[in-house]
Amino acid sequence: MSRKASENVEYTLRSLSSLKGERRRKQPEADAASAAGERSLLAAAESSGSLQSAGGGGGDLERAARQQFQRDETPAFVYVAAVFSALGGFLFGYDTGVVSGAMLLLKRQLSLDALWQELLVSGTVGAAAVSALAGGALNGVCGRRASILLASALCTAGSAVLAAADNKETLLAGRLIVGLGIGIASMTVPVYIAEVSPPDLRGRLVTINTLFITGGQFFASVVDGAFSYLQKDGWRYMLGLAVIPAVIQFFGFLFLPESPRWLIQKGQTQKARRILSQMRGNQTIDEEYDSIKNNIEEEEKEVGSAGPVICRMLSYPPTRRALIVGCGLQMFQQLSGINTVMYYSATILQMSGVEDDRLAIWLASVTAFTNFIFTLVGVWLVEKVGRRKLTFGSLAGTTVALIILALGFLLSAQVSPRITFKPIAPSGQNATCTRYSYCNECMLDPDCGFCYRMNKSTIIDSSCVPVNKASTSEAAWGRCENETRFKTEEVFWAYNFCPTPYSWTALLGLILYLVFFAPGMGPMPWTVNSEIYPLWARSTGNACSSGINWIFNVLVSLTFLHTAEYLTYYGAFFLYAGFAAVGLLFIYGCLPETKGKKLEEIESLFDNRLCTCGTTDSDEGRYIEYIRVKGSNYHLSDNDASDVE
Ligand SMILES: O[C@H]1[C@H](O)[C@@H](O)[C@H](O)[C@@H](O)[C@H]1O
Repeated sequence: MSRKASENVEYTLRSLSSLKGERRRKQPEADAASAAGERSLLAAAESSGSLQSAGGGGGDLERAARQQFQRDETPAFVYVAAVFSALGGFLFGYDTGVVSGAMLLLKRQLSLDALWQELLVSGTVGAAAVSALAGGALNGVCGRRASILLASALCTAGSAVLAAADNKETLLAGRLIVGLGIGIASMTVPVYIAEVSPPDLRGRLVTINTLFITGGQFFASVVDGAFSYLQKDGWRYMLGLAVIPAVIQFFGFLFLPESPRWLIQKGQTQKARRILSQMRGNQTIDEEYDSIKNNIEEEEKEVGSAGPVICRMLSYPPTRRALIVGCGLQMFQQLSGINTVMYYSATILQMSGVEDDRLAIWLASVTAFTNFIFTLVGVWLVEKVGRRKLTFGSLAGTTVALIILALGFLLSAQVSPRITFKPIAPSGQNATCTRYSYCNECMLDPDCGFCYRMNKSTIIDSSCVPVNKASTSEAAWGRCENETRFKTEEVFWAYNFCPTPYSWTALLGLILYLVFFAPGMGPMPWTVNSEIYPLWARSTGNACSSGINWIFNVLVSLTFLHTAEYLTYYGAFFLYAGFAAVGLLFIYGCLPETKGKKLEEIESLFDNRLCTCGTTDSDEGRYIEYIRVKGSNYHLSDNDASDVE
């Protein structure tokens, strides 16, 4: 043992157990701070020297230590690291959000057909799925910092390619590169933040990443609105602006450190100690450091280190259960339809009667703003109510909102205007649209639109005709053929919506959906995944669950319009409500509470059979406080000489 005994003053001040949780209730802050208690009191001994001046009296010693305990602050460094990493979340939100507005301009300028539009939108999400899955190995081998640097470099390069592109092939290349970047970022950033945060702040700091995702989506919607007035090349600015946060993140990360946990795992213990000290400021790191190190050693003994990590994870029950919970959460997040709401909000808003394209785009940023603001509510709630209750409550509300959304569409469909006028298609023109009898059927066919006149508040002379492929704001032929004739001939054109008096219910459902979804189901799958795996399985676990998130994102958003075509809009939303209800059962049965626990303690939550999480936690109401005070924050131990610099 090389730890200098003379420098170490180790006191155990108190060990209290089974205080029946009363004190916890009186002092909610103490709950979160209990994990940091040991570090805090230790720091009292180091920094103020108050232990010596306390005259040796146990009471004074305790008082001094307690005063320090209250003064403990998390250094700004941790926040800086969290914010720079969360720029990866911003890029995720921006790049997935901005494309809808960019596409409106791009499809005209480059005459893109439906297939190319789909490729450009989903290419990024598909590439993100691939790189998120591969990011596990990258994280394990090269570390979190290198992975984040690579992600921001890819986003920078991809956005530059997009801004300079002059044909659709180059655009696709740019979208794929950006996708590779955001996929890596999506799985690495939550892990990095969780690993550098103190336990009592971890949930909040990881949730900031999702706040940045939704912030990126909101910012993208504003940029889309602003540049939509620039018909020529507006899309270059929309897609290229992502260079700025990507470059900031890249340079920021040149100065930010590697995750201390990854360094310990790789045997670079001196460096890890130094970084951990920096991250914890005046708090001691001995206990945290020892616990990480012991944990790694125990894990190696228990699980071994032979074979691919994913096989070891699947054959070891606690990590297998954690993986099911992590992937399940991400799957249900997407199956509850968030990205149909995010990507198609302009369409849904048009369905609720907003006829003007531009107004719909601006209103879509109101939806994105709602998502952003209510994610902030999640940041605030996560350490107060905990992950389990927040996720469950959020999904329960989301299910109700989906039912309201579906009922809104159902009501609108039932009063759907009849088609009273069947014009004859000019020769050589598609006549499918003219066969529909109700506006509702016409609206669900992406090739058709509804053309009508109004007599006071009654719809008259209504027809269903093909849409102009180059601009959905007019018909291919007939009365609604020319936008400028609408006013003089007093005709109205409805593409993607039917004029009905019940459309406000869909709008209400949409807002309610985001109010409930954003604080819990939006951020918690990412937060929980960053904490439930032991260190050896963390990169792989997060890679799998992020991959699942992106795969289901692609599946749900790509199939939305087809699902709506086959099942109608209300059918599609009832379907998502059904998925959300199954998700509720899953969360109730399988999601344990990880709030306030050290990352190293969380593995034990998965020792029991899956689906026993709804039963009461036997530790509830039990309060253990022990305080160890040491004299030094930084040691060179015999075992730790592996990477002395
Ligand atoms: O957590 C995020 C967030 O809720 C976003 O709004 C959504 O677009 C993403 O797919 C999701 O993973």
